[in-house]
Parts: sequence; structure tokens; C-alpha cells
Amino acid sequence: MDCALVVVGAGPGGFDAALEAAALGIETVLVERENLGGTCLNWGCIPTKLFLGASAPLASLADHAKLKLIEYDPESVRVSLPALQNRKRKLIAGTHKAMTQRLKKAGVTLVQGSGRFTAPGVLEVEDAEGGVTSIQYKDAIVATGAGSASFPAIAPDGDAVLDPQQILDLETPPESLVIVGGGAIGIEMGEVFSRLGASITLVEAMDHLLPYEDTEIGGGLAKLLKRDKWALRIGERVASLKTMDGRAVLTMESGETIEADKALVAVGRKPNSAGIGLEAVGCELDSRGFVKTDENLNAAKNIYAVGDVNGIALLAHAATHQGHYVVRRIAGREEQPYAGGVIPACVYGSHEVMRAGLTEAMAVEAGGTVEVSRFQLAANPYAQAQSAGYGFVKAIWINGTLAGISALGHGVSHLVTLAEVLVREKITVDRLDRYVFAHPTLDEGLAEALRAPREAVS
Ligand SMILES: Cc1cc2nc3c(=O)[nH]c(=O)nc-3n(C[C@H](O)[C@H](O)[C@H](O)COP(=O)(O)OP(=O)(O)OC[C@H]3O[C@@H](n4cnc5c(N)ncnc54)[C@H](O)[C@@H]3O)c2cc1C
Ligand SMILES: NC(=O)c1ccc[n+]([C@@H]2O[C@H](COP(=O)([O-])OP(=O)(O)OC[C@H]3O[C@@H](n4cnc5c(N)ncnc54)[C@H](O)[C@@H]3O)[C@@H](O)[C@H]2O)c1
Repeated sequence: MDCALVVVGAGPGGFDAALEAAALGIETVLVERENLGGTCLNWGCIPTKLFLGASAPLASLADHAKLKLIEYDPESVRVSLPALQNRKRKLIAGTHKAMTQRLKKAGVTLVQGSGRFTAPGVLEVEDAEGGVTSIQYKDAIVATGAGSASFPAIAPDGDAVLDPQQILDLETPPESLVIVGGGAIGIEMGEVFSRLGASITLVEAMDHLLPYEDTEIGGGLAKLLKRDKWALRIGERVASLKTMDGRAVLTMESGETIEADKALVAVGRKPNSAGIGLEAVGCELDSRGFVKTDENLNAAKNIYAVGDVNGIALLAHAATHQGHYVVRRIAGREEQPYAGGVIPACVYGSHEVMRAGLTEAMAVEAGGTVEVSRFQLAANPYAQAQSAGYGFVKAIWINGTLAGISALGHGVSHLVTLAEVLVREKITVDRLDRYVFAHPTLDEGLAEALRAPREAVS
């Protein structure tokens, strides 16, 4: 089979790239070894947000009940996990169908199987029955994504010790869950199962939750989760985690043991870059296995790498953004180096986190005069109305120019696109004052953070 472009991997990076390439008249083959939609649709963004969405009313009831505005018996309100699993399966199957139709309509040829480069210009695809299709291409996009990382002492066994994919298939909620890793997955899955009635213990090796975020965000989130009765073990290390007599048994380096019905290992991602012949076509991998790319996302002659597999930003929208850039380059419509710029990021749940641009620590590292300004959401009428008057918005300034906005609080993920625009535009307070902010909204809290007096960071 000959084509102008072969795309390996049909997650957010590869699928969108294939569609756009076809729309530009490029003869495109898309290769996928499992399901269309990749991690994001099948085991990531979509199912986790479905679980969070369906369980959100419980968290909201609890917030209002804390202020004695609602009286209810928490025992009488339950999320049905089997019903949720059913809805998840239907939603994903429906989306697979719609995606298949879109490929067909766009004229993209889908080849099911596992792709491997055998020589420059040649990709072999082996299907489930062992049949091999050889594809000769002019350009290739590697969009093979990433899977769950683990360490031998804490390796998920699919019994009581689960990885982020396995935990999403539980039909019965555990009564107790121990989570290793206080990153986005640990926090979001802890939130889901806490709402479903599990007691949560979370162990994070670094000195604050969400170590890639502002330390104030991680610290503030820890306080809120403790208030929700999570047992947090921050800055502590795990020696081992295994299933014993059907239960998860975690041993800390101190020798202390913690038992739970189930455990989740959520300690980061490992790129899908091994065994697919990348080295045979001149691609290099870094020490963690991510595919090295240049400023144009080129990994080798006529081969580009986009999305999780290149390790630039492990987010679905970053993968899509990179895929579109590469297709424009291949089509001869783009000559500038890839500029990801301000990639917005959120962590979802009752106490959300969002960031666009730099954290305080990143700004200090970047150099210049760093200042911060803040607004406490306790004074925001919209947050008050949700019985969620807590958290804050924090703006970071370098030499007087807006460089980043972070926030912690109920619903702050809704601020992320506004924050991205303001940071990309390097908005000044004078220009901000020409905008009208609807009242009452969380957006007013964002504007207040930008207008607040600035403190120098030493
Ligand atoms: C639990 C969880 C929740 C998440 N939530 C969010 C979120 O809310 N927002 C967000 O932005 N991001 C989220 N992410 C991250 C997001 O899922 C990834 O950043 C995104 O899926 C990366 O897209 P990708 O196209 O690079 O790779 P993937 O989505 O991983 O897709 C890669 C595809 O390549 C296929 N493949 C691999 N090797 C081969 C081969 N040799 N031949 C053929 N096919 C191959 C795989 O089967 C897969 O379908 C979450 C991740 C997880 C695990
Ligand atoms: N809402 C979202 O956008 C969203 C949601 C989920 C996942 N994701 C993406 O998926 C990726 C994977 O998420 P993740 O949470 O697995 O990874 P992560 O890298 O964000 O967090 C992993 C955490 O585990 C900790 N850790 C590592 N080894 C440990 C150990 N032995 N003991 C205790 N703690 C340990 C790390 O310090 C880190 O805080 C992230 O890069 C994220 O961008 C995004």
C-alpha cells in the first residue's frame, strides 16, 4: 500500500492530524492497534470526566449541607457504578462509530494493527491474526501516546493493585482506596471514589500535591482534601505495594503498613516508543523513552512525533495542537518552528485547579523581577452562591508583564480559556478595565486577581 502520509496512533494527536491531512488533499493512512480515540477517549479524559460529572451532585449536596442549607441523608443518595459503567461503554462505542464514519467521509484509510518501521519509508502493520500489511509512505507522524508508568516494587497486578485503566472498569466501589501518586490522575480518581463512598489514603513522594503546579496550589488543595477526610502522606515514600489475601497492602519506607480494598498506582506515564522500529529510521529516544524532536517536531527525516510520545506536554489538547501544526508543515503551509506557548491545564473535581502560563517557581527560574497578585474566592459572590467560598486566583508577573495565572477552587477549570487568552495577550490592567465582566461570575475573581496589589517575590 502506498500513501503520502502514514499516521501511527489514533488518539487526539493522530486522529485529528489524519482528518486534517485528508482535508488538505493529502492521501492519508491511519494505523491503530487498539481503539480509535486512544487513551483520551477510552481510558483517560472522557471516562474520568464522565465519572466526575455523574458524581458531582453528591459533592455539591455535601457543600450546601455543610452550611446547613440542605438536609439530606448521605446514605440515601448513591451513584450506581454499574449504570455508570454501562453509560461509559455506550458513550465510547457511539463515539468509535462516529469517528469511523468521519474517517470514511474524509477519505482516510484506516488500517487496524500494530505499526513498526522497518526501513526509511516503510511501515509494517501486523493485525490481530498475524497478517502483515506493508505501507510505503512519504511522510510519517508518530502519535503512539503513552501508557501507565510503574516501578517493580509497586507494579499493578490487576487484582487489588490497579493501574489507571483497570480502576475505571470496577463494577463495585471499594470501601477503602490507597493511591500512590498525587498528580492529576491520583487526585481525580481519589475524588471519584471518595464520592462513591471510599475512604482515601494518598501517598505522594514529593513535598506537595501536584508537584508541577504552584506550591500554594498543592498546599491549598491538601488542606481542602484533608477537610474532606482524605488521609494524605505527603513527602513520604512507598517501599512496596502488593495484593495479599485479596487486599492491597502498602508498606512505607518507615515499615508502616496501610491496608485497603484496592490500590491505584498513578505515578506518571511511559511513552509507547519501544519495539516500533523508531531507531531503525533514525529517531532518538531520551533517557525516559520519549521521542526527541527538533523545533519543528521532526524526529528524523520525514518523520514527526506528536503528543504524549514526545513528552512535551502530556495533555490531549497539546497532542491535537501539535498534530495540526505538523500537518500544516507537511502541506507546505507552515514555515515557523512549533510554538506551543501557553498550554492550558486543569485538574478536575470538587476543588479544581487550573493554570495558564508560568507558576511562581518557573517565573523565578526564568529570571527578572517577579511579582504575584492574588484574589481569595471567599469574596466572590458566585463561589459563595455555590457554598464553595474558598480557594484563590493567583497572577504571576515578570518585569511587570503578565506571565501566568493559576487558580484553586470550585469550578475554576471554567476560567482556563480566559486565563490563557489574557496570558497570551500579556494583558495590562488598563486594557483589562475596558472589558465588562458579567456579574456574578468566577471570571470577576480572575479580574480581581489581576487588579490586586502586587507583592515582590524574593
Ligand atoms: C486517567 C487519565 C485521565 C486523563 N485526563 C485528561 C484530561 O482530562 N485532559 C487532558 O488534556 N488530558 C488528559 N489525559 C491525558 C491524555 O489522555 C493524553 O495526553 C492524550 O490521550 C495523548 O494523546 P496522544 O494522541 O498523544 O496519545 P494516545 O491518546 O495515548 O493515543 C495513542 C494511540 O496510539 C496507539 N498505538 C500505540 N502504539 C501503536 C502502534 N505501534 N501501532 C498502532 N497504534 C499504536 C494506541 O493504541 C493509542 O490508541 C488523561 C490521561 C489519563 C491516563
Ligand atoms: N485533567 C487533566 O488534564 C489530566 C487528568 C489526568 C491525567 N492527565 C495527564 O496524564 C499524565 C499522567 O498523570 P499522573 O497523575 O499519573 O502523572 P503525574 O506525573 O502528573 O503525577 C504522578 C505523581 O506521582 C508521584 N510519584 C511518582 N513516583 C512515586 C512514588 N514511588 N511514590 C509516591 N509518589 C510518586 C509524582 O511525584 C507525581 O506527583 C499527566 O502528565 C497529566 O498531564 C491530565
